[in-house]
Amino acid sequence: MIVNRMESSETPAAGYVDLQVNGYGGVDFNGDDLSAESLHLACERLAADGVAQILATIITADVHSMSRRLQRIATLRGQDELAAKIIAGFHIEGPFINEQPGYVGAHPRDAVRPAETTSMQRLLDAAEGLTRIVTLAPERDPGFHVTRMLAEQNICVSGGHCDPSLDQLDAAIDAGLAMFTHLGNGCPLSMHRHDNIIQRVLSRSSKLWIGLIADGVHVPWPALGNYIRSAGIERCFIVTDAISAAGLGPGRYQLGQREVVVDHDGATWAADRSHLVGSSGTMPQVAVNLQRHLGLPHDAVMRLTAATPQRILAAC
Ligand SMILES: CC(=O)N[C@@H]1[C@@H](O)[C@H](O)[C@@H](COP(=O)(O)O)O[C@@H]1O
Repeated sequence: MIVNRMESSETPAAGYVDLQVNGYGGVDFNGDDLSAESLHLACERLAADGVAQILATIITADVHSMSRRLQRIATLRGQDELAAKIIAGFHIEGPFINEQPGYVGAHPRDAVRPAETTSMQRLLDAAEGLTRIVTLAPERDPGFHVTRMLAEQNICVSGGHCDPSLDQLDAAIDAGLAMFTHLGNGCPLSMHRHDNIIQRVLSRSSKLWIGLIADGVHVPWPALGNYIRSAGIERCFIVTDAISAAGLGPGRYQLGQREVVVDHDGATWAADRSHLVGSSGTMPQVAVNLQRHLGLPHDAVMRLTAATPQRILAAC
């Protein structure tokens, strides 16, 4: 069961750092009509929840729409002191991901495409130098050209929504891959019992930062605990992957063009209930859940939700 209210967890002194936030407090960062007021409101709510910094996350759409959304947030951020403080930059998730069912997850399949540097540069330009993480599928980045291009600019390249072989994963790491996005999600419900993306990534955890969604819905608690233990807590960090529903109750919300249904337990379903779409959780709820369900001590929770993501931000 998810904690939907703030309980006893102490907010870290320097604040939570959330590297994957698609929206918050009723505001959708992937919407086309984002206003200065709504961006400010989302940042106020994040600050009220003890979040010091986020990466605003723009997910797969056609490159033109993604660019417009990045540009809009970059412009509004530049005009708003609080937004400039809270939004440390962007996490661009897609469109260069694996289009196969399961791996594509909640992303619109028709907008997914192989990685190429021209479109990547267009997105980076729209983001006005604020891109800090790009999630892509290594096996959809021919010659790892985009991975190298990003790594050379000190932008963190993260595998996600992908199924590289171990050889491809190793080659991508050599080219600059440094992270993996929401391990355990963005992959099919059924996979080979030994040779699968989760096992491959865990076997390379000494070389990758590993992001995890800790809402109790995306990854069941026993599996989440196993992933953290296997990778080593020092390699892991927690994201909310929050959408506009974050911090609000059950109901119907938007993520870009799509409708998301939020249940009473906080689970965020696509309208047809075929898959999850982001999370309605907040960092304070995550912190309580990690203590309650995984029995993690306060300092371990702070490491996962504040210190490690802060360290990653400082490096990219
Ligand atoms: C904003 C958003 O959509 N975030 C991801 C999504 O990309 C992924 O597809 C989904 C389901 O993953 P799963 O069905 O593989 O568990 O997890 C998260 O909700």
